[in-house]
Amino acid sequence: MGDEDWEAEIVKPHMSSYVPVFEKDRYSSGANGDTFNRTPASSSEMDDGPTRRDPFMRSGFPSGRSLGTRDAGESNKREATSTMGGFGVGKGFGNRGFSNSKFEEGDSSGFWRESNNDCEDNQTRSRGFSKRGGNEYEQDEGTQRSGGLFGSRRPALSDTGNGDTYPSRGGGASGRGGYKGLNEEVVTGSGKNSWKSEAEGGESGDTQGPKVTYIPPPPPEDEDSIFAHYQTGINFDKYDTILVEVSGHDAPPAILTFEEANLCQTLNKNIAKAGYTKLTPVQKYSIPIILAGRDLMACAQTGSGKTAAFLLPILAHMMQDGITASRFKELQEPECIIVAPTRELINQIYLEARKFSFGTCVRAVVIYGGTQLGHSIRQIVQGCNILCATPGRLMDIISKEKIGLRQVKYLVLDEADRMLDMGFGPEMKKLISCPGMPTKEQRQTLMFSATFPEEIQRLAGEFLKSNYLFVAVGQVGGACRDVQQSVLQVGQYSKREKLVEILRNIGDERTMVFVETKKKADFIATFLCQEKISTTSIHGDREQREREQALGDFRCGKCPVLVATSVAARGLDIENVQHVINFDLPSTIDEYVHRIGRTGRCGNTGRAISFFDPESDSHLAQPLVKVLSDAQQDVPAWLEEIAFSTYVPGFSGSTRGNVFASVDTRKNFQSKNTLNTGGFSSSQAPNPVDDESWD
Ligand SMILES: Nc1ncnc2c1ncn2[C@@H]1O[C@H](COP(=O)(O)OP(=O)(O)OP(=O)(O)O)[C@@H](O)[C@H]1O
Repeated sequence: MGDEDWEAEIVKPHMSSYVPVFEKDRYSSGANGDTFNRTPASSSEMDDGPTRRDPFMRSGFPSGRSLGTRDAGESNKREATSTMGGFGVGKGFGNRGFSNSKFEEGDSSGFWRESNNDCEDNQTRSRGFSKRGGNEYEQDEGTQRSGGLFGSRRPALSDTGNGDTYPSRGGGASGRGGYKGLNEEVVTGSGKNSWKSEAEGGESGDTQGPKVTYIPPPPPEDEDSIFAHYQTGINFDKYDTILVEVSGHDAPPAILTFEEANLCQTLNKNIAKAGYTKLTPVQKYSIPIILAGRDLMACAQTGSGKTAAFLLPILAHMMQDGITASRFKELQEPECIIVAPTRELINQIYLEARKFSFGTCVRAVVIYGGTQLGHSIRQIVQGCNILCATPGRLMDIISKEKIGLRQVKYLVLDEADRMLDMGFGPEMKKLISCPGMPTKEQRQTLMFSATFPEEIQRLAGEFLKSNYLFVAVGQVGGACRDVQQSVLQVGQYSKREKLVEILRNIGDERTMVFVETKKKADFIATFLCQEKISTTSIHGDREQREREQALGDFRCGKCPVLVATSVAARGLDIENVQHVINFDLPSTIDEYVHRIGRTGRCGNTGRAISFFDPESDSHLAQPLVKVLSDAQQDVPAWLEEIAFSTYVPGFSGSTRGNVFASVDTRKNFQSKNTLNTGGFSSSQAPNPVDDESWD
């Protein structure tokens, strides 16, 4: 379960059966601008909380208190988003089986199929659930409004009219549950609420809904800031011992040094200024592959330099091709499009692109939801060679004809498994089917992630040329070994106490605390503030300004604790995050791998502590044991016991077989070209039955 939604917990078969009860009025947010950095005013406010049946809320939630500074206009929106009375229905959940959802150019089956159960109205139609616990991402963008209609393996959650509905954030007049991307605007004037996307005019002067007015501050322009970086850690050199396998035909040999890449002088200077002296394994293999013009699917552990692995060769090509300097034009035609699932991540990628293209005529631009559309357009029209975008905003901009696709030579999907799953898959499919977009034969398509489930690889094949190469660095889908993992058995009712105990021991070291829902993120952050632990939070219900502020406060150490939902699980590269705490475990092991990968980056060490509640997490026991043992971590005896006593359909329980889906799925069908010995053997080919059990 990725999101946010308490009702999802109710239907999750392996979750405890308690049903938290929220009272609608108690959740309407005030606009008083309280921030996490102050202790909530009085205990009487805390008493005004939800009922006692919610273990997390027993001490009360500061009702009516907003958790970040915002103005009155924003509070209206928040008010709408917070009136979550009742539980249970109204959302279209994703069908987790992909076998029938194959992408085919021009084929409208699969992702596009609508399920009667799941899309009875506009609101339910506006979303599709990720099967990988990443619903936060979907919320991050308005991507679901136009697709993502899937049948569900779960009990039907769409509105059944039984009154047990989940009012959407706009307080859907129909009482139906809905789901709204943040750049979909709530239209309330007509008596019938509906979601309004930016593409549909929500931001472009339509007076019906509140406008998104946020303009992110420009990043610092001085060279020192552009090239600011943190040090590689003591284990950076250990990367050399990681086994790498490349599969596919005629792979170019790996390079061992930056010099071998033969990059132009400016790029080399930028690499040096960024503090890079040595290639990471994924860079050694990916750079020559991309330079050779090949399509690539690369899977390498978190924090091991995948961003530079695609940016550097793309920039090198652009420089070689003698790209013409970008200039003002109403319609820009970028040579490269990079997409990523969250706003913060795409912004980070943009900053990397800006760093490496420093001093060249290549202009990178970033656009993402939750910001003023006009601002995005203004950035683009000034010139755009590399467009970094979240999917919803990208499609909006394309529909506004500010971006033409004819010149696209490079299409990069970062966190590609996330970009292709049910949350974003439809949008990506749309993107490659857009008029003008070069076919896969004419463009170079690159996909990167730390996890790559088999069914997603199959979909990815539709985006890539058939002779694409697959690079697997280390135990694919495995956790970074520089993260010391521990799992504690903690029941729901003891989690808060345990969290405070751990955080007090940790002191001021930067810590990310992951929880499962947005509400809980707010609650836990407020609770920690009450405990005088300086905390901020990031999740999909916060305004973009608040999200960026939170991240900024966390980065600079003002708030050493960041409570986050899955929206922060992937890609974020924050210096000095020494601890990750899974207050709630995610629903999938892939998500776990990404979350704990926020620490232990680039050869630095980190710690991850996970609270395992046997009531709700037993489905994760087996894959967790596998991840822990593969990363040579201690596996608690109690966890092993649960793992082997828990029946998970299709999961063999063996730690020898490959439970990671992320080997090249073509392996059984074609010869492989292993550039480094000790890679995966064919006996480790994925077992599709096993894979199913991962969700
Ligand atoms: N060759 C290198 N030398 C030194 N630092 C590097 C090198 N390559 C990357 N880095 C740094 O390592 C950090 C992690 O890189 P990056 O964010 O690209 O990892 P990633 O593999 O994409 O992680 P994730 O899977 O979490 O998205 C960044 O701060 C980046 O600047």
